[in-house]
Amino acid sequence: MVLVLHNGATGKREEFIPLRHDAAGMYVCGPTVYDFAHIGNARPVIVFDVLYRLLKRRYAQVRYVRNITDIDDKINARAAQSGEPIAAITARTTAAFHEDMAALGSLPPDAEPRATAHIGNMIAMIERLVERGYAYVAEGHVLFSVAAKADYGKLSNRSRDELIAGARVDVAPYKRDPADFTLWKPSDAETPGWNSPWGRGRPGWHIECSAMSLAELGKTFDIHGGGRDLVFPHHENEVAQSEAANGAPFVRYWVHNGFLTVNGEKMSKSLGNFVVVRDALAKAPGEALRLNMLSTHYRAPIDWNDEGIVRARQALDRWYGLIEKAEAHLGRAVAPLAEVPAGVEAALDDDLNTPLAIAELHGIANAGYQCGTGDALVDAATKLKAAGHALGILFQDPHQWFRWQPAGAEAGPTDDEIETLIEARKQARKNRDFAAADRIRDDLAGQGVILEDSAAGTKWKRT
Ligand SMILES: Nc1ncnc2c1ncn2[C@@H]1O[C@H](COP(=O)(O)OP(=O)(O)OP(=O)(O)O)[C@@H](O)[C@H]1O
Ligand SMILES: [Zn+2]
Repeated sequence: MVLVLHNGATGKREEFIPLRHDAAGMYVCGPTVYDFAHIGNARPVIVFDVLYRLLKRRYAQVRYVRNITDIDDKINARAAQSGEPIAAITARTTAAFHEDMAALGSLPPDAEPRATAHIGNMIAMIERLVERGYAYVAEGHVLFSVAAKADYGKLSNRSRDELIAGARVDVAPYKRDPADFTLWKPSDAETPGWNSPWGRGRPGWHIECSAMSLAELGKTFDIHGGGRDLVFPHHENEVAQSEAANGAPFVRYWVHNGFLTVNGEKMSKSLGNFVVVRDALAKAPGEALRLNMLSTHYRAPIDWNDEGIVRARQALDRWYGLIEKAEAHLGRAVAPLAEVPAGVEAALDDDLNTPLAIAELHGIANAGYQCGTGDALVDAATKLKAAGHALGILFQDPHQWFRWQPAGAEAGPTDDEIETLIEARKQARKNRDFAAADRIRDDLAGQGVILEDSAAGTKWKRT
């Protein structure tokens, strides 16, 4: 098994060879916490969760770090506008983010550093940059001097003109070069600030990830991920700062996910074309949203629409249906096969080819349905579960899957009420009162609950 990743540093597909043979480290840029995450923000979380699960299967030690940006002028602006204290906004938003990402089937990272907890590390790094001649102080600001770093621009492959245009620079008079970027800026009395050698102020965004990745993973680490929008300027600036401050190569493999789009445009807060994960979860199960996300290769754009979600639900109905059948045959839950099927591993090794992995799952399920019943069916279900787990799906009890209801759905009978009615129907049949038994079944059907009798007993699902 050889994992091949498209490396943004070279623009080529390369075999993944970690720094240490038995360990892998990965840093992914996390959310700026001032509002609910939208589905576009969830894309990197889901994509890198699949990679994390793969790395954990291959290496004894895996360290996945995803930061929380809890210092940002967007957060300050939100606090000023709403009157809610900054710490309350960031704590509440972070908790919501955790809930939403868990509902999409993503594992928590091994470390989740918050920017506010690393100010000392950021100041120390900026001091090193000033000492080494890569940064200068001007009017209470500290700026990175791109002229001091000959290979600046190497990650995004931009020419100097593009760098300047792309930096969307507010051409501040204190900048020596319009492409220089902020490491530290002064704070006024109303703005959060920390004492520093350059006065009370706050860090720029880029230095946060350089300082936190150094603290958590060291000077050089294996994988750095994030959305494609971060390549420039964020990641370009991270490389420049980290390599200049540490005197060592920064990242070995850069991995960037493509955009989630709506009618061809990037889903983003500024365009207002976003759907928050919360609202999407009220209308469709998290597992279906996740499968839909993985049905497109991570580097390609994915257009978010209802048809994709419907197709994902149909696939999951079919897969959970097979597991349910196998469980009826076994009389207990199906355990996943210990190994992920080779076809799925091979697909994921091919630069995380999740659409191909999903095709493998369909193949396993089709074979399972064809063999009908018996041990072959159970074998297919155990394989299907292991294959699903590699993608972060098929962890639920099938009955739970089939009973999912959208938020605010007609409040039909509760699970307990249904169980009680099924018991009453069983008694009626025992008493040979078939009319009463049928009436219970028909009443439940009228409320969207379907009963299925088998040798193992009566199962139910909501339609
Ligand atoms: N439409 C999208 N498709 C894929 N990834 C996205 C999309 N929008 C944001 N991301 C990613 O989400 C992660 C979180 O970024 P961040 O919290 O900065 O969001 P954002 O850039 O503020 O969102 P927005 O673009 O809506 O303002 C980053 O890795 C970013 O690349
Ligand atoms: Zn970052």
